[in-house]
Amino acid sequence: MLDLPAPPQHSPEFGHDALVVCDNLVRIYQTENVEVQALQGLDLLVHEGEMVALVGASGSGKSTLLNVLAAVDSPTAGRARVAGHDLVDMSRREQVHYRRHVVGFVRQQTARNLVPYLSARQCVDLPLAIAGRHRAERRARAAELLELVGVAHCADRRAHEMSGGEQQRVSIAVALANAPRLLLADEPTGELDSDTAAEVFGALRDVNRELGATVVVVTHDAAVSDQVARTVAIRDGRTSSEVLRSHATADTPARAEEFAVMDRAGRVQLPREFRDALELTRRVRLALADDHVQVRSDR
Ligand SMILES: Nc1ncnc2c1ncn2[C@@H]1O[C@H](COP(=O)(O)OP(=O)(O)OP(=O)(O)O)[C@@H](O)[C@H]1O
Repeated sequence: MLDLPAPPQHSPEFGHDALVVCDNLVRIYQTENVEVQALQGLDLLVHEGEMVALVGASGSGKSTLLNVLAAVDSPTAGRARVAGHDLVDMSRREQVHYRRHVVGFVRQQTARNLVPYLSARQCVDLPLAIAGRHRAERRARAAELLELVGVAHCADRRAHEMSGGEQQRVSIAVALANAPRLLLADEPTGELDSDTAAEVFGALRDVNRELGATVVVVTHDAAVSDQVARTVAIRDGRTSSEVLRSHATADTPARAEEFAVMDRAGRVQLPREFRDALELTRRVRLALADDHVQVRSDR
């Protein structure tokens, strides 16, 4: 009998089971001979039903990432996929379909999210009408969504007749009108005081919990990011660390643990305070122990 070699084992594709896949994503802006690398090989996976907060210093690339995921900007290199849609090679027509049906987007500037001369109900109705939904279905959907985010009382008010927090909650309802697979929010509480911010953030958590919507929210607000199960920190256009939190149960207290992110080539960024403490510079010694890897100075 012939002893045939075993067929090669194919490991599943990176992020094959994730809703959002960013693989080595690069976005370079070219302005008057100056090149800005806003995303420098960013990897990120988000699974269906997750709620993820993105944090990072100003200029770290958070908005660029959100714009790529919303298909309002195109990456320079790398791979970006949302719900099976390839965001790198997308025709204009696919982009329009994608923006209408696959993602919802809530912006920081409350005034940019709503049409000023339409009531809240009409604002939610608009994307449904464009999608060709029947009148009765649209009416029911608008009422359901406004109720869910706690602004049913604003149904007949226009933007200037609502508070900033109410406007942002209506904006969430508008973004959810066509049941997108992914809800993106870029600093949705940035213009609000802390109490109102907590209400708007509560609405995002409700839509995540009750509708099962997958939510990616950019925030500067630690009080906001501390409430989600997963916070991803972006530094210099890359994901640098993640905090995972578990809720308290009857037997275990709530926990938050910070992890460094290792990229697919095995690179990990050592925090500056670790490098400074041991004066780690260009070369380090690595050693494999039973259950961990040691990093030591070369001296
Ligand atoms: N359209 C553009 N043209 C040129 N450079 C840009 C453009 N958009 C963003 N950048 C640059 O890319 C980098 C990342 O910007 P980005 O807005 O993504 O950061 P951010 O983390 O969202 O910052 P912030 O928290 O201040 O909104 C910055 O250096 C920014 O100046």
